[in-house]
Amino acid sequence: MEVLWTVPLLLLIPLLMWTSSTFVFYFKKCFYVAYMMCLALLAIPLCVLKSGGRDVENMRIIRSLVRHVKYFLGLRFEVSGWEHLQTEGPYVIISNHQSSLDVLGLMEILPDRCTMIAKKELVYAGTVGLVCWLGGIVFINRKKTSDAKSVMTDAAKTMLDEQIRLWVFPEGTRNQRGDLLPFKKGAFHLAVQAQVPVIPIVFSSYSNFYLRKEKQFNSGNSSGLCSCFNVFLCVRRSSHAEVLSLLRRHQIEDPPKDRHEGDDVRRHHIPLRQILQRDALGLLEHLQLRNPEQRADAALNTNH
Ligand SMILES: CCCCC/C=C\C/C=C\CCCCCCCC(=O)SCCNC(=O)CCNC(=O)[C@H](O)C(C)(C)COP(=O)(O)OP(=O)(O)OC[C@H]1O[C@@H](n2cnc3c(N)ncnc32)[C@H](O)[C@@H]1OP(=O)(O)O
Ligand SMILES: CCCCCCCC/C=C\CCCCCCCC(=O)OC[C@@H](O)COP(=O)(O)O
Repeated sequence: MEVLWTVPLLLLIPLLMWTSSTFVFYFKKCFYVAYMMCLALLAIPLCVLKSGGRDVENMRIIRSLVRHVKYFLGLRFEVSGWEHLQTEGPYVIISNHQSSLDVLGLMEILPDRCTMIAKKELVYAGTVGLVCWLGGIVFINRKKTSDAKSVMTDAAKTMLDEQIRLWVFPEGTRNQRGDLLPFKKGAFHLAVQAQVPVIPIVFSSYSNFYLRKEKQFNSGNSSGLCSCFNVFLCVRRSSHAEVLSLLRRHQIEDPPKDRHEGDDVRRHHIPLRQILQRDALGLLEHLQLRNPEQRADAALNTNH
């Protein structure tokens, strides 16, 4: 008897998927969250067995478990500039932040010994939160700048002591308007404090397949066949040269005797942030180009 009820219910799902884009949106979002939660459940014992607890090396396990999730959501990533991530030693990665789907692109290119800065609320996200903690994610309280600053200052020391790379979303929140919010300052303080390069990564806009407000998460074309949506990830040359030249200029302009501790940090994050914000915005616009050749040219031209 119960089986008789299950059959129409099971038929209802494909019917709704076929006819209602809002249903598709919620179905895919729920699937994504539930599946990530399950993957996290699998990852927890693996991380504990591998490292005995919280360790950036656990990100290798997390990365390998997450990489196939894109296939279920009909997403593919096209990456340009991989080579810029081959920079030795620690660095700060900055990237735009559109949605929790960014995690899929992030895991696609995540270099070894790289973890993230995230809002502290994420640690309470069940199994996903625990996995984030096991992966060494640095949690900050965005509502208390003084706390966030001291956590990030500690992170700068840890980066150097333990040769760790940190991925920061400098917009500080998700933004799907197709532009960039003004960058927060922490990532640039971090780079100058630790004296490490900043590597900018730009995700192309998701607006052709994912619109949160309009409840659109496309999954097929008009013929009903599954179509895939490409996200372009452009990794830019590191800004090490900028960090160094800013520091050198400062040393020339201000003889060491006039300098106070912390001056480098206070003054130099400002132009660095402005340069990178302008650069990333230009690249975001270029990535919207339809023709792959044009896009490659644009990436090369801005990769000076
Ligand atoms: C196997 C299955 C697995 C399943 C799970 C799958 C994956 C899990 C694994 C990984 C997933 C990871 C995903 C992570 C995504 C997380 C995304 C986020 O959470 S985004 C939100 C959090 N991020 C941020 O907020 C970005 C960082 N924020 C900052 O850097 C900010 O600057 C700040 C430190 C929070 C302060 O912000 P505020 O709003 O106060 O603004 P300002 O930037 O203007 O700063 C104010 C003031 O402070 C000075 N300042 C800032 N930082 C520093 C510093 N480090 N040192 C010294 N001073 C600092 C700044 O200069 C300003 O002062 P002034 O104006 O005088 O210059
Ligand atoms: C309690 C908050 C956490 C909610 C997360 C729910 C669980 C999600 C489950 C599966 C998704 C796996 C990837 C999780 C990483 C998502 C991180 C994220 O995107 O957080 C949002 C944060 O960048 C900015 O927050 P706001 O835009 O300021 O809001």
